[in-house]
Amino acid sequence: MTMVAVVGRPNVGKSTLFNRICRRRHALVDDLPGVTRDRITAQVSYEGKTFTLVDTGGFVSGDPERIAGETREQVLLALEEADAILFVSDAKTGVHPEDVTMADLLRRTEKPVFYVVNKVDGPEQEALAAEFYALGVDRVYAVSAAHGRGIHDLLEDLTAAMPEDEPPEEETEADAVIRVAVVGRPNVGKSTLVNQILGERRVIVSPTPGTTRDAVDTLFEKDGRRYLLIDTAGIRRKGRTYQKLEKLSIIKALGSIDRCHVAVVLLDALEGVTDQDLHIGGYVQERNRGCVIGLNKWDTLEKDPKAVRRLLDEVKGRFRFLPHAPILTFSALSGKRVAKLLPAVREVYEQYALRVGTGVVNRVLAEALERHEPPLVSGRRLKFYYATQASTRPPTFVLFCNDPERVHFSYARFLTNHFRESFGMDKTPVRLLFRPRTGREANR
Ligand SMILES: Nc1nc2c(ncn2[C@@H]2O[C@H](COP(=O)(O)OP(=O)(O)OP(=O)(O)O)[C@@H](O)[C@H]2O)c(=O)[nH]1
Ligand SMILES: Nc1nc2c(ncn2[C@@H]2O[C@H](COP(=O)(O)OP(=O)(O)OP(=O)(O)O)[C@@H](O)[C@H]2O)c(=O)[nH]1
Repeated sequence: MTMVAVVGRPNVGKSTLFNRICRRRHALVDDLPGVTRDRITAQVSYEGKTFTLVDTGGFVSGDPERIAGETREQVLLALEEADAILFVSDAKTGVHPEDVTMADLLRRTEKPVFYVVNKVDGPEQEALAAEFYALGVDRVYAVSAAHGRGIHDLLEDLTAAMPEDEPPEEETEADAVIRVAVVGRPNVGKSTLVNQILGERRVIVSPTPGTTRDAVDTLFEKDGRRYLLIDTAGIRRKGRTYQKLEKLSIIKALGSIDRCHVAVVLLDALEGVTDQDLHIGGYVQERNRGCVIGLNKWDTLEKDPKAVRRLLDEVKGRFRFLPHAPILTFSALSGKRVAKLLPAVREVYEQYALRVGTGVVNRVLAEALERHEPPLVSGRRLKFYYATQASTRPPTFVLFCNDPERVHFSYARFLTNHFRESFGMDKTPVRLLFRPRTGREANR
């Protein structure tokens, strides 16, 4: 998935622009329940192109002493991780010395950079935007994030060079390998866990071809199953300064999540659930990846049953948008119960990659319809004709019906739950797509 980062000085309107661009998407995708309003990433679809937009608004602390350094870190990270960059400036303040510094940094990249001058709310401000050509750039996009001015042109050019959305990947022999990513905030224990998992095991470390970043994945075998631990170099590499900017660390997680089958979202038992953890979990959900929630540093809590209960309730409650994710507790440091992790990952993967024959799918659909008749919608009975599993990873079912637009959320949820239960898919995300009946299906 193409990743586009929005960067710029504080207060130029990055978050406003992010929200403006995402708004187009709301007709397509539901917002995630349980995730805080201030999202950091969003999937955006624009004329057949889908990309992930990353907001870096609010990343920089606002402490005048540190603004310059932190903004620089933000830009460097975006350059490292993103595929394209929206560099936002503020027409009202004019060209700021820091804009010049950042433009110098951005000029060194091969990646596409779009220079956006925000707060051009009307034609009177166009002249203000023109000043930004002084940065030595070919094209300046004058926009008003608050009012929507100029956004269309920007998106047009941004998506022009992007590849068309790919059809779902084919399953190949290589799929015998389970791709696992360990993700989480700084300091939750990712490195400790990865080292614990790999231990003395003989590992084959190979740079991954075709990735722009210096991704190193580790391939190993356990109980006759092969696993690929994604981005282990990133996990093991320590002391990067941007890790001090906790919010930025989420960007590191996105690429790994994109490349995995099952994401282990690691939490720190001592600190409980933070918004950052939810952002990471939200992205795993949005990308339809398998998920295991790992409550690490369990040793710090173990002797306090009340705290244990409270924490487990909190995790279940706040991660309720990932109801299928098993929750494991362990101590990466001592290794206690870490041995349960890979079997859990494997079980999630097996469900994630499960395929069900069309006969069975239709029998289960008929059963569901019988148990709970589809509701009348505006006097018309919703009718389902036929269903089939279109793909795996995650299991995706297509249901042909007379009026897909009118399948109510609660009925879709009932069907999803029924499918989950009937097919033994309680630990994987499952997708149901509703389609109008076409000639071919009608003949069956
Ligand atoms: N007039 C005008 N104001 C805008 C526009 N876009 C954003 N603003 C205002 O600019 C201020 C900063 O907007 P944000 O979106 O929070 O800026 P940001 O770059 O994310 O800021 P940080 O969180 O500090 O990084 C807010 O008061 C917005 O209402 C615009 O198009 N026109
Ligand atoms: N008590 C306790 N401490 C742990 C456990 N796992 C990790 N730690 C400690 O937590 C700190 C952070 O662990 P790391 O493995 O470096 O965390 P990380 O997530 O890789 O951190 P970043 O590299 O900053 O992203 C270290 O001091 C670890 O010793 C655990 O199970 N129990």
